[in-house]
Amino acid sequence: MMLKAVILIGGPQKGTRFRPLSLDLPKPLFPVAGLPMLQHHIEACAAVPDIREILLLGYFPAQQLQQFVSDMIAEYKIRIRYLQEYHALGTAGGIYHFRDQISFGNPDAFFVLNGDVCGDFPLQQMLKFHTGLATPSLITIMGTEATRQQSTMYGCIAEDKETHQILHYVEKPSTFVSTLINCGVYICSPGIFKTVKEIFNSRQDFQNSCDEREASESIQLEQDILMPIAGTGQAYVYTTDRWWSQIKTAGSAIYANRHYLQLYLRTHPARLTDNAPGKPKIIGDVYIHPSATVDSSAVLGPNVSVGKNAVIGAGVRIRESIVLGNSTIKEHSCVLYTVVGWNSTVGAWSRLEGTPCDPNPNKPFAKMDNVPLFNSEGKLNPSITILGCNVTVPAEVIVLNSIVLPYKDLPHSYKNEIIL
Ligand SMILES: Nc1nc2c(ncn2[C@@H]2O[C@H](COP(=O)(O)OP(=O)(O)O[C@H]3O[C@H](CO)[C@@H](O)[C@H](O)[C@@H]3O)[C@@H](O)[C@H]2O)c(=O)[nH]1
Repeated sequence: MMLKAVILIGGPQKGTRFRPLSLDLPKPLFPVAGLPMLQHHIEACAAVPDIREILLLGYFPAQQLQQFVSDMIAEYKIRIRYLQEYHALGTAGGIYHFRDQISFGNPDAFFVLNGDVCGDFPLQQMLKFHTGLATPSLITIMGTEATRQQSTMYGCIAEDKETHQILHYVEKPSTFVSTLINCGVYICSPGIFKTVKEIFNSRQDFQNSCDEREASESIQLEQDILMPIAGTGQAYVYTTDRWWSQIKTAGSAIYANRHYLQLYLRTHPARLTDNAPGKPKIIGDVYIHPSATVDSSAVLGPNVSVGKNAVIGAGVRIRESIVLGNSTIKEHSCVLYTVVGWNSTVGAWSRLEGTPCDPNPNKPFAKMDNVPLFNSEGKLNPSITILGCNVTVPAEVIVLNSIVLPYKDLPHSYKNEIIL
């Protein structure tokens, strides 16, 4: 069998809720558990033996992904290419536009993964399900359970419980449809190109202006393909109960970081730091880049990632946080539920603290809420604390639930503020 994978990575206008972390590099390259987010997708795809090529589809300028793509080819020894859309073509428009590249070599099927989801993807099991169906599936969706209330923020699927055929699909319905939601991971049979082509052609009749042309070329996999295909016997759902989440807000990076670190226990234990004499104290799952310097009296964990060339001083305490490359945390500072941006410095005896945005542990199948930055009264909602890149925090201050934009020297303590 020959398979390919397509990863939808969007473009610069996407990922705005991820600011200020997406100001310096494309959101899909933001490091989670020590690796660019997208590398986790590539790693999952590269582990499926029949996947021969991975195509990244997006509208970021090509040079922003060049280095990453060559690093990934070197690491996973698999063909990987970035195909740039000249403007946002929608979640299926790129698949149509680059159909020749995707179909080249006649793959039997291809995976499609949203670049902004994370999880312990059961790709091989899903493939087995897809290929083992009695009647062929044009598209198989990975689905998972959500709470009744949160389900409407996702694509909702009504299935035939026996055959797993999709009877009905509604994208982000205004009222409740089903607690089975779309994970943004699909397996498509090559026949899907014909369906997308029909949509594309039907749109071409209506264009007058350039804007209309752009709009007519944009095709959404969810509304334009899944909704009409549901109920025709050509779409199926494969349900998983493994860890899965979106990564929309900066706060979700901390949550994803924790889960990917946990996954390393099973998949890549060598990536996790062990306790050893004369080394910093490690609690739970912690990733430290080999080039980082951590003082032996520091205490890290659980759920901490420390990037390239970071320097962590004596007596520092870090928990549930991501410390990015080239940053310095000076002696006896404390960092909790925080992302420290590249090249930032935190002075001695300071405290950075944020509020976690974890799913409600008392509700089965609850997902993380993608809380907006401001509430209805215009006040900042509690969030993780984020330092953009090149921020300097002086000694002996507290930064609580605040978001600091890049290149800022903080003069004093802050609480619940966006510091511009
Ligand atoms: N290449 C490309 N990628 C795109 C484009 N538009 C969006 N994407 C990428 O496609 C993915 C889906 O993005 P959205 O369009 O923002 O959809 P969503 O709100 O995340 O909802 C989708 O995903 C949910 C699961 O996370 C689903 O539940 C839902 O049904 C839907 O498929 C993201 O990874 C995004 O970067 C585009 O024009 N071009």
